[in-house]
Amino acid sequence: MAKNILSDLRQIFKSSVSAVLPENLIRKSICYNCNEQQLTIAGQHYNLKDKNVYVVGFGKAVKNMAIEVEKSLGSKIKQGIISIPFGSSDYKPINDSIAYWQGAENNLPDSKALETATKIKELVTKLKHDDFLLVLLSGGGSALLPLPKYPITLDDKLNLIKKLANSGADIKELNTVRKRISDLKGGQLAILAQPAQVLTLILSDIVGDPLDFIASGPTSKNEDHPSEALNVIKKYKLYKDLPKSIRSVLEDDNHLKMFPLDNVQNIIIGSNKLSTEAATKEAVKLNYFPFVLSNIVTGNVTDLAKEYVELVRIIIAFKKGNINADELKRSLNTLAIPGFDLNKTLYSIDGDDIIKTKDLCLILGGETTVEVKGEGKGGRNQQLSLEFSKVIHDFSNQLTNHEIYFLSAGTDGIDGPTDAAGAIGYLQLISNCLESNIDVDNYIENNDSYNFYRRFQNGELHVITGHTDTNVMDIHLIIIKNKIHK
Ligand SMILES: Nc1ncnc2c1ncn2[C@@H]1O[C@H](COP(=O)(O)OP(=O)(O)OP(=O)(O)O)[C@@H](O)[C@H]1O
Ligand SMILES: O=C(O)[C@H](O)CO
Repeated sequence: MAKNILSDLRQIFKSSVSAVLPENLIRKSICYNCNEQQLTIAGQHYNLKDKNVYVVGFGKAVKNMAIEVEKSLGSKIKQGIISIPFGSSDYKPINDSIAYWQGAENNLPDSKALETATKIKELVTKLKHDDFLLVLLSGGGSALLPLPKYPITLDDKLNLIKKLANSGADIKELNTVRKRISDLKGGQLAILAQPAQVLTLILSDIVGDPLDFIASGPTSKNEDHPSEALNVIKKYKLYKDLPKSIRSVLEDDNHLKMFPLDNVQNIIIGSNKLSTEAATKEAVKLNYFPFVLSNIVTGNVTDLAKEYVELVRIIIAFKKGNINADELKRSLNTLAIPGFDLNKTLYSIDGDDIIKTKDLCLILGGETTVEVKGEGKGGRNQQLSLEFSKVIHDFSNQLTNHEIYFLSAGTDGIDGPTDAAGAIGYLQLISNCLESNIDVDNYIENNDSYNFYRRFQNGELHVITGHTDTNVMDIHLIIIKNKIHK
């Protein structure tokens, strides 16, 4: 294994996370003038004179967003409630106006998060005309704001969402259902906060940054058709086993309320794009030529692993002179990677030559899905790195003279219900396993990627960062390095 490439990959990933640290994003986007009591965000001014300011927040990144807001607005904040992941690092509040509550262990809603969601509901429900509600949102917000609609219990809801996720439902499908069975999601928090003015600052962790889906859009108008949630449940064949409580809520179409569009504003302050931009800069520092190929990668990890390997094969065929520039472009166009855009980059620079001569770092961002069929422990990033290694192994003899490494990791530092952010795969991983009699197929089929990476080479390929306190989806890095012959 090339230790220098492993450390380069970790460093590039680290820089992509640092760029989206919430405290930096808040510092960059808000400005409060105490004398005038004027808040400026994204060029808009909010007069807070004669207003009481309340802050609520939920998500993996909101702790440091809230701390920064506290530093900026100080005693102007009358009260705040922030719902943060279990295991978040300790923090001593600047003053006592904001309370931080931990919950949702392993990113699953629990009674602690439910208690906090109840407190948030009570707070926003009492707001009046001269109140100003600042909402801080980030990925993981759905699990940290669980308040199932009566008579649904938390267990009913948890079971359904788990089954949907394990059947391969993507985040938009999950949140389509969450919005309908919750008391605060799907715009209902903003509705309950009326007549107060509502301003929401968002760190996006969904491809394309759709306001009404991030953390299940508690302050965005729910534009879904009323039957959409049931359609998702039927698509994954879960309707038959649906508890009566959920059925009764979903089949009741008496839930639609007017959304106070004029009194609510949602602003995105950070997203995956900032992360891939930072990865680009770091890759350059480390002497790679970077190409950002997409910020909207989605799809099943098994299919994506094949597309990524095909991408590598095409590039290496070109590097070796087996295909010409036209064939390169034509072949790249056949790849099914959402948002994939190498051709555009190639036309704008002297790309052909660069591809031939430089060590490349291909950078992608997004969020994949796994159809979990096994009983093992893992996450989509660890599974993807392992599956990439398996697929690329079959082409080893075509890819000689190059070092190929692949890192996939979640910017939140937590991949599925594990304590790893992700993992690294590489061209010879499977050969090395065969030499050591390790049955990789078994780990892949049992969705046990976490245990594979924990045991293999003493965990050297595991990417473990702990909670990063931010979340802008996942980063995928492919390194193609020309081998130096001694
Ligand atoms: N054993 C496993 N192997 C592979 N993937 C798994 C396994 N167990 C769960 N998953 C996948 O992990 C995903 C959940 O991951 P995670 O907890 O990181 O959620 P998330 O989507 O990042 O949450 P959020 O968007 O709230 O941050 C699900 O898509 C699920 O399919
Ligand atoms: O919390 C959630 O719903 C997901 O992280 C997507 O925003």
